Amino acid sequence: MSTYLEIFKLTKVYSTPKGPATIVKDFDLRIKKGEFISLIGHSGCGKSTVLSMVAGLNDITSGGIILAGKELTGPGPDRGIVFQSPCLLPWLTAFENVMLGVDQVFYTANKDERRQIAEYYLSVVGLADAMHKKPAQLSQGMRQRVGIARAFALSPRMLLLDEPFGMLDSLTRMELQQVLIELWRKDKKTAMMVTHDVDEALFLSDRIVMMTNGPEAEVGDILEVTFPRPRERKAVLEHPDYYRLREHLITFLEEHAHKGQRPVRHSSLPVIKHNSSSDQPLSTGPNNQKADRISEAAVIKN
Ligand SMILES: Nc1ncnc2c1ncn2[C@@H]1O[C@H](COP(=O)(O)OP(=O)(O)OP(=O)(O)O)[C@@H](O)[C@H]1O
Repeated sequence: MSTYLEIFKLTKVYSTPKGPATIVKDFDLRIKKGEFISLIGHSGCGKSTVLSMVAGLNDITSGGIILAGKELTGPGPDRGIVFQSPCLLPWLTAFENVMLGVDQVFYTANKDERRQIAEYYLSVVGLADAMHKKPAQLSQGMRQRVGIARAFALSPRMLLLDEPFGMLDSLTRMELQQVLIELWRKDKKTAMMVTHDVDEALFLSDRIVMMTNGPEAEVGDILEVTFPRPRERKAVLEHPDYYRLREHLITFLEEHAHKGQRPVRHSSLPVIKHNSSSDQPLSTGPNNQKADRISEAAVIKN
């Protein structure tokens, strides 16, 4: 299949009080139409920086991004974004929040058609009975469902997700991963997701892009995830390749935890087993204590 999104030599230099900081340098990636890609890497390496440049919300210093043959120069409705928090207008209902975008994108459709689009996606994410409630009347997980419905309802070419489940408890997180994977399967959207969660990346992705640590972060490695689709969590966890792939990711992350940082007390590293399907999700971010234990024991930050 041909390339749908091409990121070439993408570089971002931020101005800081200490001078220019090159956070991402020469980041190259090609994504096929309908592919689900996750970006994983240590906190602060530049994952959100890359995603926000693809979203058109962050200026590119050099390099470029081409989506469906067109160079991206700013934000647009061809990219649907799901953030960690969905940023809903509090005085509007879930339905009205989704309709805001639908009215703009499908302005040629009649009102009834537009209403049907919003209702369809809100129902698919499990909010059929709650779509006329305001954000304050919804749980955090329900609000995130609205955010997912809104992104899909706009029928974007590409879906960009920045730690979409990072604020949720693990049960809600798993439920919403399931909602996302089902919607993605139905709509076949090309997707790029930033995550700290190794298990989430393995469950959802076709490929996992591992970023090196910044400054000057780039693509360090890419893991193909070939579990059959449609995916069901239990089958994925029991797949004979699951722990080999998980180990590959963790080894990359552990190796990069040491790079540019001062290793200490290697002899006191905790022994962490990855061979049980009852393991909690392992993440590289602040939401997972196990990952924190790895990085705390392995490195001290300069
Ligand atoms: N506007 C900005 N100005 C200066 N530095 C910035 C700016 N935005 C981000 N940075 C820096 O760029 C680096 C990468 O940030 P970014 O948020 O992209 O990382 P990340 O990998 O997504 O982190 P996390 O996983 O913790 O969300 C960090 O050191 C951050 O402090």
